[in-house]
Amino acid sequence: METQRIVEFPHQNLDKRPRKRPRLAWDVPDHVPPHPKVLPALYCGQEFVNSVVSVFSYSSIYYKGIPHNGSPPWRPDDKEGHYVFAVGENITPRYRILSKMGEGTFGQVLECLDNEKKEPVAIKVVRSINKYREAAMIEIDVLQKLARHDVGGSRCVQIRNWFDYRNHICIVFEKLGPSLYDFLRKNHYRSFPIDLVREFGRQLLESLAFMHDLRLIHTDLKPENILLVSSEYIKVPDYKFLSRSGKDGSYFKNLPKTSAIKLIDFGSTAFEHQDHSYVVSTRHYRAPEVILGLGWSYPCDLWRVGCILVELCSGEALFQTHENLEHLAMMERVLGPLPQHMIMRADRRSEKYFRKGARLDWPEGATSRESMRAVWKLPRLQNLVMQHVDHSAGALIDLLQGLFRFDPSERLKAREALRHPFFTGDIRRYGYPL
Ligand SMILES: Nc1ncnc2c1ncn2[C@@H]1O[C@H](COP(=O)(O)OP(=O)(O)OP(=O)(O)O)[C@@H](O)[C@H]1O
Repeated sequence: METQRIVEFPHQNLDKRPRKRPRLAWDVPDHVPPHPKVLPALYCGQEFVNSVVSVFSYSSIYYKGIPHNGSPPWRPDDKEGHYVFAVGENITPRYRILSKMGEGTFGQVLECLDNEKKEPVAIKVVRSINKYREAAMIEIDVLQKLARHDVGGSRCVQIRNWFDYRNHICIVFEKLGPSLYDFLRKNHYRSFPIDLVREFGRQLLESLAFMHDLRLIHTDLKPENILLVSSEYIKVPDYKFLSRSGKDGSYFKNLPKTSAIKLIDFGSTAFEHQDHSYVVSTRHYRAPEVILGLGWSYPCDLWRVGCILVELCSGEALFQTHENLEHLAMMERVLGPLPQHMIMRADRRSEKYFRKGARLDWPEGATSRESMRAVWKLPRLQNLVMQHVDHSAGALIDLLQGLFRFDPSERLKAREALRHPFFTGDIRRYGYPL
């Protein structure tokens, strides 16, 4: 594998994932259009620019230049409660804003320079809306617990500090690199090599085992929430693509220079003792017990690991759907029929997905031919893996079958998965390579 050049993965102006959805546990009604990107030396926040009051009140401040040591004068948040800022301003005298790195349901993540420690940090500036402020306090609680136990600091993003600034909870993190999703997108949704997938999977499961030992359930694992520690990447020829005609630049793909990853986004993390009846997590990765209202616990994180591994190997999210019945039909198509005992226990809201309480109402209940096609075109798990993976396919299929057990009590636990031959290299019983 030739190394062409080493470059820094750009953080700025990353376009939003088209299929990134708000988290249903916290948020549905008020998550509206994407926010404007940072304009160099301009305000971030259309509201501010559009507001007559704002333009008159603040324009003079900026013509006089931005204060370097103090914070800028107070100005209103945008209509969704996001903090309005300009690159180069300070958030408290300690942190200077360098760029915007990302945005989520909870707020914006800004790259800042810590003037005290002289190091770059990532600050999550949470929306000034009560439910997000409250969720942020829970996230801080979780982050502090993780930091106390993660001695090497290698599994989860490290919290450095937090404070309340102009009604925005600000959480200061170590600065990490791009997400695995950023990489997939940059590579036009081409897969990662299987050995890298194995390495990511191992670290992911180690981080999960660590969280589960602390009685914490992440609930929102997805490629966007798995960040590479380093931004460096290499460009390599994509031999699979060389044989086909590709667009400019598609003969090469980017691979991270180093494989270390960490988990982020503990805003939906649940403690074991909490009520687990509500709907959690981003749709594509949601486990069947969550959809069926059967209650959920640690195994819902393992289902998500299965979805993530498939996505990393194939380049595309496995269950691309927006609707429960279609989602269940896709699961049956890829994995086989749902067990009767789970169907029988489905809650009142999910009864309508089944005919006489015995089998999925599919294809009869499909809302469109397009939806039926989306389900039909999905291959069985074995075929899907074999289409994308040239060696270790059998071991990976076996691992995925353990992670995709419909019944959460039968699903592999994080530590069990780590002992699987896909990770230990003992693949004799699968007779590989295929
Ligand atoms: N420590 C970090 N270093 C670098 N980038 C980061 C860091 N933390 C977050 N980001 C970037 O900011 C984005 C949003 O962060 P995060 O997922 O924590 O926000 P959120 O509002 O909770 O998102 P969601 O809508 O998924 O719940 C991430 O996808 C990532 O691109």
